[in-house]
Amino acid sequence: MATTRYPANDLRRQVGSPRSKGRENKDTLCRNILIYGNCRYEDQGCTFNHDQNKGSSPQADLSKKTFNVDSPSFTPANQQPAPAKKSTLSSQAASAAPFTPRGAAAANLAQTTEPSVFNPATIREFTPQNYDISNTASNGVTQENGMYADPFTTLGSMGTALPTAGQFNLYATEHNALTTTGAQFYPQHGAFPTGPLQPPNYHLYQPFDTYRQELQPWQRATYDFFMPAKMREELQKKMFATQQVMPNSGLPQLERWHSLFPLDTSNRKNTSSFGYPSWVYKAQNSRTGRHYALRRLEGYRLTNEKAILTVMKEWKKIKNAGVVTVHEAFTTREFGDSSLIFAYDYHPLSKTLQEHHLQPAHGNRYRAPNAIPENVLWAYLCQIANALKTIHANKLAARCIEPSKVILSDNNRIRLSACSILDVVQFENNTKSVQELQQEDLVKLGRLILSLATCAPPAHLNNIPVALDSLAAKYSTNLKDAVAWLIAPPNSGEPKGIENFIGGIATHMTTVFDLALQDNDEKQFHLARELENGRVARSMMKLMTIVERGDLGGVQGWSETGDRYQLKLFRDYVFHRVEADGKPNLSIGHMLSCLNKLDAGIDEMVVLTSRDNETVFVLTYRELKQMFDRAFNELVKHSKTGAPGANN
Ligand SMILES: Nc1ncnc2c1ncn2[C@@H]1O[C@H](COP(=O)(O)OP(=O)(O)OP(=O)(O)O)[C@@H](O)[C@H]1O
Repeated sequence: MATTRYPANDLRRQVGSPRSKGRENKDTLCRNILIYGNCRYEDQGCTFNHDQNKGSSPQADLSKKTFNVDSPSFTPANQQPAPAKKSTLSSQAASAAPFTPRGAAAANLAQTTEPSVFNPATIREFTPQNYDISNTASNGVTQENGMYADPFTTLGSMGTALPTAGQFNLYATEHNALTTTGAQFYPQHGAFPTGPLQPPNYHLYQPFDTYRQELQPWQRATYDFFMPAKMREELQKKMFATQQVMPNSGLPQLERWHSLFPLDTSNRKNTSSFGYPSWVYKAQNSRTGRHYALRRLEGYRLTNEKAILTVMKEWKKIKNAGVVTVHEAFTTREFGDSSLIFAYDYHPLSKTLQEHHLQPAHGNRYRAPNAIPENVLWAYLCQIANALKTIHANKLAARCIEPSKVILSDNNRIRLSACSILDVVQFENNTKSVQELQQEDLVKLGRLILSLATCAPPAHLNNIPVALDSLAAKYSTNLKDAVAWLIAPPNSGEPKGIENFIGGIATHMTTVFDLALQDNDEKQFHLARELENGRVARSMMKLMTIVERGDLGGVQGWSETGDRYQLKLFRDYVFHRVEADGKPNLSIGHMLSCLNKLDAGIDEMVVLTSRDNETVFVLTYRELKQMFDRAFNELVKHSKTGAPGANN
C-alpha cells in the first residue's frame, strides 16, 4: 500500500539541494546552479559549491561522469573505422574508377574540403511532393532518424490507430493499461521520441464549445455542468404532468388501465370530429407502467369486432414523427355507457393547434389571436406533409386533419393525434375509397393552413377564394400557391399526390430539415453534459452507500475502519470543506472536479486530514479509487450473500 500516514506536523517536506551526507562537498558544483543557475539554499546551509568559476576541477569531474558537451562524439559500433588492413586489391581493381557514393559526393566533399561555415545555399529547399496520406515518408522528408514527424502522416496514422470501443475504457482502474492503449494513439514508426505517453485528461470536464454562451467566470461552472434552466424547467413540468393524479376524479379504473386523469380543457360535448362526443384521459397501463393518452368515444356501440382488428393491424405499422402512435383500441362499459377507447402515446403538456392559435387571448374574447409567422406555418405544413407521405404510402388516409386534432408538444413540433378513429367508426358504412380519402386529406391540410393563416376556425371558412386572397397581405405568394394547390380540385381528373406536393415545397422542407438537425445538435450537446452529471451522480451514490454505514459482515463500525475511514475523510474533503476562518466552502467546481478525479482514478495526490487534525493521509486518487471500489464491491458481495446474522 503506497498510502503514507504522517503525523500532521510532519507533513512539511524538505525541498532543495540534497543534504550533505557528511562528505566534503565544497568542490562539487551545486546541482541547483547547474540546472537553475542559482541555489535558494546557498545562504541556508547548502554545502555544495556555488561558484562556477572556482577551479576547473568540478567541470572536469563532471565531464568524467556525465554526458556533456565535452564528451567524445558517439560513433556507432558497427561504423567504427576498421583497423587498417593490408591492401589486397587485384590488378583489375587497381585500374577501376574511384568509388563515389551516389548523391552524397558533393556533401562529403564539402565537408572534407571546407570548414563548417553556415551556407544557406547548401540547404535543400522544401519541395511539396504529391501528398499521399498513406505514405509514411511523404513530403520529401525521410523519417529514419525519428526527429521529424510529418503532421499529415501523423494525423493519418492517428486516424487508423484510434482505439476501438473495447480498448478504450474511460473508467479503467489501471491507468498504465490506458497508457499502453494510448500508445496506439500515436504513430508507431518512431516519429516521436519514445517516452511515457500520457492518457488524455478524462477526469477534466470538457464541454463542447459550440453552444457555450459568453458568460462570466462565476456563472460558468453552473452553466457548463447543467442543462439550460429553461430546458430543465420544461422537462420537469412535463415529468410532473406525467405523474399528476386526481384521487377524486370519479373516473373509473379500467381492466388494464388505472389513474385516469382528464386532459380536456372544456366539458363541452362536441360531436363534430367523429360523430360522437370524445374525451381524452392520461392513464397508466397496469402491465407496463407506461403512461398513455386514452381517447374515449362516448356512447359508441361496436357492431363488428373485425373493425378494431383490421384497422389496428394497419395503423400499428405507421411510425412517423408527425403521427401520434396508436397502440390499441377496445370497448368498455366502465364509464356507464358503451365506449370505444383508443390508446395513443402520451405527449405531456401538449395543446391542440386550436387551443394554441385560434382561441382569443386569455381574458379578452374580442381580441383576435395573433397572426402566426410564416416560418411556423411552413414548419406545420412540412411536418404534416411528411406524416401524410407515410400514411398514404401505407394505403391509409389520415382523415382527421383539423386544428383541434393536431397537437403541439414543443417549439413548433406537431403531430396528428386522432388517426385511425374514423376508420373504425365508419368501418361498415364508409362509402369512399382510400384514394378519395387521400385526396380529401390534401384538401383538409390546405384548409387547416388557411384557417391558421387567417386565424379563423375551419367552420368559419365559408368563402375560400376570399380567404386565399387575404393571405397575400401577410404571407408570401409561395405559401398562398401551396395552400391553393392543396384545396383546388385535381386538374383534368388526374388525382393529386402528396409526393407532388412535397416536390413543390422542397426548399421549405430543407429549411425545416436543417432546423431539425440544428435542434438535434443542440440536444446532443446538452445530452453530453448530462453524461458528466450521470457519472458524478453514480460516484456520489456509491460513496454514500459506504460512508457512515454501521456494522457489516460482522465487522463493527465497518465504515470507520480500514480503507473506509479514508473514504470518509475524502467525503469531508469534497463536501465539508471550510475556509481558514471556518466558513463553509460550497464550491460546486471543487466537488465536481474531485468526484471526476476519483472516478478517473488519476495519479494526483490528495491530502486528507482527520477531523481532530491529528492524522494526515497523503494518497493518490488512484489509491482512493481502489479503496472505493474495494469497499463498494464488498457491499455488493454482502448484498448478494447476505451479511451473517441478517435475515435473507
Ligand atoms: N396523445 C396525446 N397526448 C397528450 N395530450 C393529448 C393527446 N391527444 C390529445 N391531447 C390533449 O387532450 C386535450 C383534448 O383533446 P381533444 O382532441 O379532445 O381537443 P378538444 O379541443 O377538446 O376537441 P373536441 O372539442 O373535438 O373534443 C387537448 O388539450 C390535447 O392537447
